Amino acid sequence: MPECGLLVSAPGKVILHGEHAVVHGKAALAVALGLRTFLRLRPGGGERLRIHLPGVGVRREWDVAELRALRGRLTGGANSPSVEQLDTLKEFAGIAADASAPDSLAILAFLYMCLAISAKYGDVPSVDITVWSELPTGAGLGSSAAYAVCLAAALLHACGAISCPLKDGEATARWTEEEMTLINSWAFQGERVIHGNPSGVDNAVGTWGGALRYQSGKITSLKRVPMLRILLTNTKVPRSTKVLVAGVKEKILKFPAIMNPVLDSIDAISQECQSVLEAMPTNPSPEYYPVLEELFDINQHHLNVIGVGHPSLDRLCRVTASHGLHSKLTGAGGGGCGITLLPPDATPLAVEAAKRDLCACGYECWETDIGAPGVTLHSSSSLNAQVLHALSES
Ligand SMILES: Nc1ncnc2c1ncn2[C@@H]1O[C@H](COP(=O)(O)OP(=O)(O)OP(=O)(O)O)[C@@H](O)[C@H]1O
Ligand SMILES: C[C@@](O)(CCO)CC(=O)[O-]
Ligand SMILES: [Mg+2]
Repeated sequence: MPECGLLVSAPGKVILHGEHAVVHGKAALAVALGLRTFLRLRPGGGERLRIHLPGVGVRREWDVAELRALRGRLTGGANSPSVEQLDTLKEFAGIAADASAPDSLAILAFLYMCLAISAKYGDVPSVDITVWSELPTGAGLGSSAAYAVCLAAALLHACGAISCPLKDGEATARWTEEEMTLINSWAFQGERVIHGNPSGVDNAVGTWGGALRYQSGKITSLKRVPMLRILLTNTKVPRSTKVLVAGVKEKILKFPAIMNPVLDSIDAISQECQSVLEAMPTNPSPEYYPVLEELFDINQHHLNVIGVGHPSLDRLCRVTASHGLHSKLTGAGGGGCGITLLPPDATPLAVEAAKRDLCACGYECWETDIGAPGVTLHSSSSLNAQVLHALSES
C-alpha cells in the first residue's frame, strides 16, 4: 500500500456512432471527454475499509476481517460476477435483490471489484476511498465506466498488482500498456455489475482515452482525429443503460429479420464515419461536414427504430435542426445526452441561439474537449485545492 495514498482519474466518453450495435458485435467509434471522474485513496485506520461516493449519496464502511470472510464465501464466477455472487453481496450490503438504484449499483460494483481483485492479487486493503465526478451520472457519458476504471486502477494499485509510475516532481503519469490492459479488464467486470451485458467500449475509452474504434473487444486507435467541435446536451431525463440494452436484445430476438439489418447499417455508418474522419485534416474545412451530418441524422433514425429514442431527444434534434445543426443521441439513449456537430462555418450567433433554445427546454448544454487522456495517476499536490475543499464539505 502506498504510504501517502493516491489520486487517479478517468475520462467519460462520447460515442459518435455504434452505441447498442456494439453490444451485438458491430463497430463503435468513441472519443474520451474532457470531463473526468476522480478517485482518492488514502491509508485507512483501524482495519476498516471506507467508501465515500458523494455523487450517489453513499458513505459506508466495513471491517476488513468481515470482508475477508465474505470473500471466502464468494465461490464460482471465476472470470466475471455470477448471479450467486451478486446475491451474496446484496445480502451482505443490505441491498434489495432487484435493486437498480445508483447507490446500490455503485456499492455492489465496488464490493465485487474489491473482493475479486484482492482474492487474486493480495489482501483486502484497509483504505479510505472517495470518488467524485465532473460527469452527470446515468446520462450517456460513460459515468459507470469512468467509475469502474478508477476503482480498478486504485484497487489493483492498493493490492500491489500494478506499479506506481509517478516520478518525483511529475504532476501526472500513465501506467504501461500491460498494466492498462489489466485495469481495462477489471473495469469491464465492474461495468458488468452495473450494466449486465456491456460491450466494453466505455471502459476501453476510460482506460485508453483518445479516439478509438471498438469491435468485439478489439481496440484500434483512430489514425487521425480532427478537431471536432461538439455540443453536448443533457436532457436530464433519467434512464438506465442496463434496462435499455436489455430492451434492444428483446427487440432483436422478437424481430431478427427486421433488426439485424438495422444493426448492419449502423455498423456501416461507423465505417463510413471513420473513413471521413481519417481523411480530414486536423483543422478541417467545412466541406467534410455534410457527410458527417447526414450520418448523424441516419443513425438517429436507426436508434429510434431499435427503441432507444425518447421525446426529449426528438425535441433536442428538432431544436438544433431549426438552427441548421445536426444531432443524435449518445450512449444508451432513452433520455440522457445528445451530441450536436458544430461545423467550422456555423455562425457563433446560430450556436448561441441553439444553446439558448435548448436551455429553454430545461436542458443543460456545454462544449467540451474530446480526445482526452485515459486513466491517469496524479500527484496529490496537483489536485485542485478547491476540489479538495468541495469534497471535505460533502
Ligand atoms: N461518481 C460515481 N460514483 C459512484 N457511482 C457512480 C458514479 N458515476 C456512475 N456511477 C454508477 O454508474 C451508474 C450509472 O451507469 P449507467 O451506465 O446507467 O450510466 P452512464 O454510464 O452514465 O451512461 P452510458 O452507460 O450510457 O454511457 C450509477 O447508477 C452508479 O451506480
Ligand atoms: C449502449 C451501449 O452501447 C453504450 C453505453 O455507453 C452499451 C455498451 O456498449 O455496453
Ligand atoms: Mg454506463
